[in-house]
Amino acid sequence: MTSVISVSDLSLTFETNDGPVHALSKIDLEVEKGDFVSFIGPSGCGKTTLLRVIADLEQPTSGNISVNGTSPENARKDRAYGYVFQAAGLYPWRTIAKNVALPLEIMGLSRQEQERRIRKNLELVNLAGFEKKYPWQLSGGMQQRASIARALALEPDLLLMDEPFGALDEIVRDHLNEQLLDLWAKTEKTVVFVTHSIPEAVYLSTKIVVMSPRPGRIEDVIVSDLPRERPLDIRETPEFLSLAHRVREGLRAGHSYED
Ligand SMILES: Nc1ncnc2c1ncn2[C@@H]1O[C@H](COP(=O)(O)OP(=O)(O)OP(=O)(O)O)[C@@H](O)[C@H]1O
Repeated sequence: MTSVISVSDLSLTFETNDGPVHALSKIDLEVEKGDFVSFIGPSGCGKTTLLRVIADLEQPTSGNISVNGTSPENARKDRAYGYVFQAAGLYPWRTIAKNVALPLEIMGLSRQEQERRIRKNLELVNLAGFEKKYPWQLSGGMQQRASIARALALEPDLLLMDEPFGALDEIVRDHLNEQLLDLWAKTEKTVVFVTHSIPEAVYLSTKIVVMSPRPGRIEDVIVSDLPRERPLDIRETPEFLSLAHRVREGLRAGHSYED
C-alpha cells in the first residue's frame, strides 16, 4: 500500500484575540491509495481544519505531514488534489460547462483539452446535457455534482471533500452518496471526506476517523470490513449497524472527555 497522506504528531493552535484555540492536537493518520476516509465528529472538532492542512490552506503549529510523498505546498502547486467545499460555489453568470472550465482556463489548457475534460467529468457526475444551463436552473444536488465535476476536471488522484452534501435533504443525499461511491469505484481515486452524519460516514468509507473537540483529537480509527460494492440497503445489515454503533461510541467517548 502506498501512503497518499501521512500525518504524524500534528498540532495546530490558532492565536486569537480571546487566546489560543487548540484546533488539532497530536494527530496521527495514514491514508492509503484508493482509500475512502471520512472525518466525523461534532462541530468544532477540527475536521475542516485538518482537511485544510492537507490542502495547504492552513499551516500546522507542529508535527509532520506529507501529501503524495511531498509537502502540502508542493502537492498544491502540483495540483495533486481537487477540493469540494460545503457550498457548491458556482458562478451564477457562467454556464455549468464554463464553471467546470474555469480552473482549466487558469491552468492555460488548450480549448480542445478543456472541452474533453468538461465532457468527461460532467458525464461522470451524470450531468451530460446540462452544459449550457446556468447554476440557478439546477437543483441543489445537481449544483453539488457540478462542483464535484469541477474538482475532478483537474484530474487529481486525491479528492478532498468538506461536507459536500451537508445542506441537502436526506433523499437527495442518499442518491448522491450512491453516485459518489460509483464514481469512486470507476475512477479509483483516494477520497477524504468530512461529514457530521454517522450513516453517511459508514456507508461511504473504507476508514472512519472519529474526532473529538477541545482540543481536536482522533478518538478512534475504524477500518470498515463492508464490501466495496454497497447498495443503499446495506445500511440495514448487522455489519453496518455494528460499525455505526462503534462510531457512536467513539463520539460519546469524546464528549465525556469534554465535560
Ligand atoms: N481561522 C481561525 N481562527 C481561529 N479559530 C479558528 C479558525 N478556524 C477554525 N477555528 C476554530 O478551530 C476549531 C475547529 O474548527 P473546524 O472548522 O476545523 O471544526 P469542524 O469540526 O470542521 O466544525 P464544523 O463541523 O462546524 O464545520 C473551532 O473551535 C473553530 O472555531
